[in-house]
Amino acid sequence: MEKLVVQGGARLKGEVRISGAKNAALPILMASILADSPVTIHNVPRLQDVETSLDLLGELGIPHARNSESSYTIQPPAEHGHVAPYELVKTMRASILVLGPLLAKCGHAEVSLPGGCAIGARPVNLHIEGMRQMGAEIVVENGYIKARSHGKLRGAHILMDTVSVTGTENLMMAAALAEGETVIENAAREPEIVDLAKFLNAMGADVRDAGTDTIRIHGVSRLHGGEYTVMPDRIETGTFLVAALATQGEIRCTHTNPDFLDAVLKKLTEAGAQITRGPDWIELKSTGRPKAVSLVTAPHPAFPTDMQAQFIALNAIAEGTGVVRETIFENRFMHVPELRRMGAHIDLEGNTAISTGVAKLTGAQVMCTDLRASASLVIAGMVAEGVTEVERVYHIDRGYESIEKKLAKLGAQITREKMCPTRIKRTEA
Ligand SMILES: CC(=O)N[C@H]1[C@@H](OP(=O)(O)OP(=O)(O)OC[C@H]2O[C@@H](n3ccc(=O)[nH]c3=O)[C@H](O)[C@@H]2O)O[C@H](CO)[C@@H](O)[C@@H]1O
Ligand SMILES: C=C(OP(=O)(O)O)C(=O)O
Repeated sequence: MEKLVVQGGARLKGEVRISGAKNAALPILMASILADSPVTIHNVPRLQDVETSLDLLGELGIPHARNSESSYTIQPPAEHGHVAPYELVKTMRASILVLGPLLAKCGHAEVSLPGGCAIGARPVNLHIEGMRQMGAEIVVENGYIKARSHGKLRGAHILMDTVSVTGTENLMMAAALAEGETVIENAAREPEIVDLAKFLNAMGADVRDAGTDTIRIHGVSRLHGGEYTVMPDRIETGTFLVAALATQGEIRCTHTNPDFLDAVLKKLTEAGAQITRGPDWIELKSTGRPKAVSLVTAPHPAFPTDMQAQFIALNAIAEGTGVVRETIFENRFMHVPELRRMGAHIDLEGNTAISTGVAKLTGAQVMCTDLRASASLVIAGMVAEGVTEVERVYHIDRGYESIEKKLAKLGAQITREKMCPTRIKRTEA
């Protein structure tokens, strides 16, 4: 077990290179299963979730090789396994993304149900219902989704009850090799959906209107291999920008895309940041103590739930009161009790967090509960007086590439340390 040890007080300054997007790389790695010749994917971030995805491909009997720091070649054979076991799925919810490709390619798939997690129940009923509409027979038994199609999947008109990112992605991948046209209505519009569509099209698929709420997919008979570069991580970008504003610093994020971050940049500006942007970079300059902001999370293009925790950390030390309403996940405020331990004044009322900024936080031992909660604790640690020890950092390693190295390069005082096994003192009765 490792922890991040943060000495507060440093202002972030300098340039940081943004990695490829986790939430685009994962579906793209899974979609490579559909190809009938090798696929090379560039700008893949070095993350635990990517390792888990590669392990899952390996478990399925799909060979892959690392070409360089961020480039991989996947070589999908004509025949391979179709079971995604609990041991791998339980460590990464995005494993559910193998369901669509396996079913479309092999005609059957068994994928462990991912189950609930810290931020909410996160059911996958929409994935299952959509595939049933495409002709799949699906049963859920012994904790597994067991899906089978008799012949090819059939195109269908699918209206999704709720906007679901991985649900839309799974159905897009299943539809890519189906017979006829699939229309997904009330589809997610996240940039990662567009990136997956571009990748599928680069392999010969016919996916249209990704990025709108109605996606049309004309099934094709085969997908070939090719090369693709994953889009930049908009959530990593946003996290660094919030960290810079919270520490009253000045940074430039490179290799990113400001167009993906409109809602976040708007809130940063409202919080007092001076933002300048170019085609693939964003600069943020602080103008003093940040001002608290109010926001509501909602599907893209509205404010992303994956940036909510970082803004709660910002509001904790900002001037004034900020009201944050979380509408996507029912339990995504696990960072709040930890931030309170550092002196933050945050009231929780149902799905709303009301923060009144304090002049200073104080360092404490805190515990990560999920990926973005971890990022918020690191940000809080950087502005707190004294030392903060952030435990259970395996959560942060799922989604941030070398976070402590990138922050240290910007001037943060942060190190990764091994945790000592807890010593239990025995007292004689
Ligand atoms: C790997 C990946 O891309 N993860 C992202 C993806 O997660 P993920 O795709 O799991 O999140 P969804 O968009 O599916 O979830 C949105 C809401 O829909 C509900 N729902 C979803 C599917 C379903 O079958 N039934 C159902 O009720 C969920 O419980 C949640 O309340 O989108 C989330 C919302 O932007 C992000 O926070 C995650 O970072
Ligand atoms: C919730 C997230 O990821 P996942 O869907 O992989 O759990 C996230 O990236 O913030």
